[in-house]
Amino acid sequence: MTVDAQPVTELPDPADYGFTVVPEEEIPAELASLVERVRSLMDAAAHTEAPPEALAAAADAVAKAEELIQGGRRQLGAMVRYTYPDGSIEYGTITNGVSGPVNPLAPPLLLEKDGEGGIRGEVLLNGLYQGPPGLVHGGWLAALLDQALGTASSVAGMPGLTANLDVNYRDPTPLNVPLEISARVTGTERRKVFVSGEIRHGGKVTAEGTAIMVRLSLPE
Ligand SMILES: CCCCCCCC/C=C\CCCCCCCC(=O)SCCNC(=O)CCNC(=O)[C@H](O)C(C)(C)COP(=O)(O)OP(=O)(O)OC[C@H]1O[C@@H](n2cnc3c(N)ncnc32)[C@H](O)[C@@H]1OP(=O)(O)O
Repeated sequence: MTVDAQPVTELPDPADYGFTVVPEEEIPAELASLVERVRSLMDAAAHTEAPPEALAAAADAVAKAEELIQGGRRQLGAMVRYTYPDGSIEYGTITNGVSGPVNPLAPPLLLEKDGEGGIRGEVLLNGLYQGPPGLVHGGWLAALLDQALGTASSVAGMPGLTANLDVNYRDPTPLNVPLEISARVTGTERRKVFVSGEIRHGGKVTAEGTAIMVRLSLPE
């Protein structure tokens, strides 16, 4: 396999292309805690068997909470800038559906460099991500792999879009247990970046994926 997709030493700064960029460390603690609270609320709402009066009162309280945060809405497409411990920079959309730090739908997922050129992270998926009884929905596993594979390409200096994603489900993935995710670049060819990754539970691979990311070609 050739190595035409040259890594860049510094990622393009989305601010140079008109995107709002929020440094991760500048996300207000109050927003982080609101997002965490909403995650917990979603889990509670999805599983509650409380009586109707309690449900009606809760819906009112939520409507009031929503009113409190109306006014001032972040631009769609706003980005977040992560600074890794080694000082390198990574970008993502701040409301990314799989890993956006301010998106309550996104399970808390922190991907870090694995020291060998790839990335790794841990995630715990609760009943909100259920497919078969007690098991993680396969679509969410594919989404997590997509994100990890895209991030692996990006931390290797080759950010791009997923052109192709292949997922194999090897073993059922349980809810409510820590899952380990890892991914790395395996080769390049022109603008194509080949990546592979796994999701493990207790050391055993439950899902694995490969993808072709096509490097962004940005206007000069
Ligand atoms: C300004 C901002 C700066 C940003 C800085 C960094 C940002 C952070 C970035 C990243 C980190 C986070 C990571 C996110 C993770 C999540 C990722 C997603 O969910 S992505 C959403 C889902 N994917 C799409 O929506 C793509 C839709 N498809 C397309 O837009 C196009 O098809 C695209 C770009 C993939 C390719 O189009 P073409 O016109 O640019 O290029 P062509 O010439 O068609 O293909 C290039 C090569 O790729 C092959 N190719 C294309 N599609 C293929 C396919 N489906 N399967 C196999 N090969 C394919 C072609 O055969 C060609 O290969 P040959 O060089 O000729 O050998």
